[in-house]
This record gives sequence, structure tokens and C-alpha cells, in this order.
Amino acid sequence: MAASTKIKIVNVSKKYDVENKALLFTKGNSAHDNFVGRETAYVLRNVNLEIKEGEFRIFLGASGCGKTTLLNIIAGFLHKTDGSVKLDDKEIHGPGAERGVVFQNADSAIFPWLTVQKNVEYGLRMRGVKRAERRKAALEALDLVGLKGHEQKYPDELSGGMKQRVQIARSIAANPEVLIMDEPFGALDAQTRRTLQDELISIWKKTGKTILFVTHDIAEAVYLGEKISIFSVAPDASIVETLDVPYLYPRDINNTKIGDFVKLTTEKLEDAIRSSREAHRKAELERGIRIGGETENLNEKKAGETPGYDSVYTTSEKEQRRSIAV
Ligand SMILES: Nc1ncnc2c1ncn2[C@@H]1O[C@H](COP(=O)(O)OP(=O)(O)OP(=O)(O)O)[C@@H](O)[C@H]1O
Repeated sequence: MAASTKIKIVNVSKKYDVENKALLFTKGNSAHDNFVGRETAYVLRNVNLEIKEGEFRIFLGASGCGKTTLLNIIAGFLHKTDGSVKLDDKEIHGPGAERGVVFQNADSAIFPWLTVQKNVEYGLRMRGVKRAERRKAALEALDLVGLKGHEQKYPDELSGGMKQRVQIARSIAANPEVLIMDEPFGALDAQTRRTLQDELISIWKKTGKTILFVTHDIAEAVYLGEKISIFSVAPDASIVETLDVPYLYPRDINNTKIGDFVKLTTEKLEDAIRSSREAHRKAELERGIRIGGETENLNEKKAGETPGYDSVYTTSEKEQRRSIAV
């Protein structure tokens, strides 16, 4: 039987109130000096997306294209400016227990004064779940993320990877239908990252949850995702292409075919960045204005480099990418 639609996003747009934000800029600061009054720029414009129940969906895009903005709209933390976001055919108007969120920075998401177990129980306690029941849910979730035996520790006794596991366990204990993950492994070392990627796949397989996952790391996207949605750049960013990743789990990132798929995804992302930047430039030229100071000249880029490259990858990711695929 075909999976049902879990999340449906139709023509979602978002603009921030940059006019008020600009008042915060200090004079002499380049953001202030270059501000030319485009207070109504849309970060996201007409985003369309359909996610099936139980799907593992990746969001990939240049820094600042609006991935976090979209996740926050789906999580219910932010209001959209236009469009519709439905979960199980019902419009989302705010946060809900059926959506669990995992942020990149575990330090700011978990409470240092609570033990691991109390941190994981926290959301359930807020919902009035009885002690024995929340204890059971917390212990099961901690077992699932490999933290059995660490229940009574405090966050400052844990490594970065363990803290991230606590955050994931806290989401899972609340038993959400959708896990919304914003670069959850971005701050971790390569080894821990790989271990947590494998654990996440195993949790996804065991629980059947729908997962939305933002990453900058193309190899991670291909290793984890069933589908990869690629964003153009802001302003007016949207999802320009969605790739199906046609490989069974567990995937071997050193496999040549998967390496070729990483390369293909990289090219698609670079194309999306290049063509949306060209479209912005054309539109700016047509309006006869220069936005944000110096307009970057595409032709001045070094041979072999693609516009947006530096904003998408960190140095180590660039090296990893070269060694993996390009
Ligand atoms: N509260 C806000 N007010 C004004 N502009 C904002 C606000 N939050 C985000 N933005 C702008 O919206 C754009 C998209 O931000 P967002 O954090 O969604 O991008 P992102 O794709 O997640 O970036 P990254 O990959 O670097 O985390 C950026 O230009 C950002 O400066």
C-alpha cells in the first residue's frame, strides 16, 4: 500500500521584518551602511513540498537559503507569510506534540542542572505524564540512542555526541510522528557523526517516524536520505529539485555508485546556486540597483570554483568532498 501524505506544503513564502531589524544595526557597521531599504525581501518564496509518512527527507542548500526558516515553520515556531502547511491534512498553526525538534547545538537545548534521565523526561513532565510512565519512556529512549547506564549523569559529564543523543532521546521519548532535525550532527567529529548517523537510521527503521533533516554535508545527505530536496538561494529561495536516492540501507559511502551519486547531488546543488544567483543578478540589473554593497562578478571566480561553493562547504567538507567524489 502506498504511504499516505504526512506533510504537504503549498506555495509557502516567508519574509522577515527586516525594516525593524535594520534599526538594530549600528551606524558604521557594513550591514547598516549597505542597507538599501529592501525591507520586504522574501527569504522563501512559493515552496512546494509533499512528504510521505515514514519518509526520510533531506533539505540541502547554501547557507542562508532558508532551510531553518522552513523547518521552524513546519515545527510551528514561526509563522509563514503566505501559503499552507498541513500535517495529516490539518493546517499547522503552532507547535504540537506530534512534531519533535532536534537542534544543532545540544548545549543550548538540554538543561545542565538536570540529569540525563530528567532531561529526557522533561517534555513528558510538562505534558503532565505520570512519573512511572515518563520514566519508562525515558529509559526506552535512552536505550535506543545507546545511553543506557548514563541516566544519572549531568550534561557536563557527557561528550558532545552523548549530549546530542540526549536531545534525540528527549524527542523520541515524547513519541512524535515527525522528527525535525536541524543539522543535528554538524558540530560533531567525523567518527561520532558516523556512529550517530548509523544510530539514526536504525531508530528510523525501528520506529517508522517521518524525518526531516537539514545538512550542509552532501555525503551525509546521500548516506541518510531517501529523498534530497535542493534549495535555490535567498531571496526568493524555494525547493528547485528533489532527488530520489536509489540505494538500500546500510549504504557504503565508499561504493563507486554512491560516490557518483554524491557527485551528481553536488552538481545539482551547484547548478541551483549558480542559476538562482544569476537570476537575482539579472533582476537587480533590471531594477538598476545594487543590493548589499559590492555585487559579486561571476566571471571573477577562480577556474573550477562555483559561486556559492564557499558558503555551502566548510574547508574540511570541501576536502572530504574532493576525496569522495570530485
Ligand atoms: N529573525 C530574523 N529576522 C530577519 N532575518 C532573518 C531572521 N532569521 C533568519 N533571517 C534571515 O533569513 C535567511 C535564511 O535564514 P535561515 O537560518 O533560515 O537559513 P539556513 O539556510 O538555515 O542557513 P544556515 O545553513 O547557515 O543555517 C538569512 O538571510 C537570515 O539572515
